[in-house]
Amino acid sequence: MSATRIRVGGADPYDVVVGRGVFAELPALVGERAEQVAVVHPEGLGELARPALTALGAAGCSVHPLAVPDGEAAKTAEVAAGLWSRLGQAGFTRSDAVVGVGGGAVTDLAGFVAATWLRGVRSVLVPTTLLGMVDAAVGGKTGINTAEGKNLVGAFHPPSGVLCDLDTLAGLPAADYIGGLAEVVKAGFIADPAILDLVEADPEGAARPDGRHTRELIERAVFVKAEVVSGDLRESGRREILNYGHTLGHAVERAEDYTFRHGYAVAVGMVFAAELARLDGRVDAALVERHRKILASVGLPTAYSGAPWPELRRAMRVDKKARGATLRFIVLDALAEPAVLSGPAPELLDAAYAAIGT
Ligand SMILES: NC(=O)c1ccc[n+]([C@@H]2O[C@H](COP(=O)([O-])OP(=O)(O)OC[C@H]3O[C@@H](n4cnc5c(N)ncnc54)[C@H](O)[C@@H]3O)[C@@H](O)[C@H]2O)c1
Ligand SMILES: O=C(O)C(=O)C[C@@H](O)[C@H](O)[C@H](O)COP(=O)(O)O
Ligand SMILES: [Zn+2]
Repeated sequence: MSATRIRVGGADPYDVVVGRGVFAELPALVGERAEQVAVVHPEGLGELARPALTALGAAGCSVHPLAVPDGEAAKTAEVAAGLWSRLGQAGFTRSDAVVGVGGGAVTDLAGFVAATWLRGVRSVLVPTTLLGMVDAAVGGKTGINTAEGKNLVGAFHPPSGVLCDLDTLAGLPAADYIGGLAEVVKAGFIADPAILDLVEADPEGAARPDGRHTRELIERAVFVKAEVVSGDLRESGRREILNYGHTLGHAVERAEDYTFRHGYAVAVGMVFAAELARLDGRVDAALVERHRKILASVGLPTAYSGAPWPELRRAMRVDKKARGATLRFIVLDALAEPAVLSGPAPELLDAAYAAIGT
């Protein structure tokens, strides 16, 4: 089957290319101007970067493989500073480019370094996790974490292209694949219920990269993200819906010192948000149960009782959707009808948290 190209609009439009064996498309996404290309990848997973290095080398680029720590350990100021030094030593100019190959953590970092080097050079992202393909690499949010919370330093810097080669998913650990499904399911609840139908029809297949509906699930989720960010790159309105499940989710990640996978935290956060919507009289219990059933059917958590609730409440204050002391949550008014719940009463938050306790 040939590659699918999903257009992301806005001031600087670009394509998300989805297919199998599509690495030959990489040099065109990077562009002819780039003489030097930094290929940022997780250390210990150099094999993941090999097809990118080969394709760029064959196109005549001078390629610099740059290994960074794996996972969330990549998203630090120290790692970003190390990459700035490497680009400086190699004499990277504004016509050069950064390619990020790896999971969402590495593409967030690579995008951030591209956004900040010389105030912005081209980046092309090559996500190799499900989560990276359907979410992290698309939309131009780049960033790193600080001690105070998740993604607190960053920039909106859309890539010049995104290459999703579905063959790379074969070696992804099952738990990481399943983490990515949380963002796929999120896209289903906020915008495209056909995603939920596909998961419900074959949850076992949905949890595997070789499932019957894998490609359709990925393309549908990318399409949701592309459509949303095309009209609101800087999250001044509609883009906030992509944060469904993330207010509590990010607090859980931070409280667990980033040892809790992002997708798993978002799954818990979506059940919390669904309970909030029910307690606020917006949705019925059946829709909340649909969240639990779908998430559990693919192996995602639907309950949480790790960190103390006061600590999570404190951590939620740094959420980027907050306005002053007012917390704002993305909730549903109905299936695929997201809305903002602003400043919910403390008792409502307590009750929603009690409802997701184990
Ligand atoms: N920028 C955005 O819009 C956005 C959206 C969603 C999530 N995110 C961020 O993405 C991150 C989570 O991304 P993730 O779930 O991809 O986790 P991750 O980047 O930590 O990767 C998960 C693990 O899979 C490994 N891996 C990656 N590809 C592999 C492959 N093909 N085969 C074998 N192993 C492979 C990684 O090295 C890592 O150990 C979080 O930091 C989250 O905040 C960003
Ligand atoms: O692209 C967006 O916008 C999202 O909110 C997508 C989220 O899945 C993603 O985790 C994002 O990084 C969260 O951003 P943040 O602004 O809440 O840090
Ligand atoms: Zn997310």
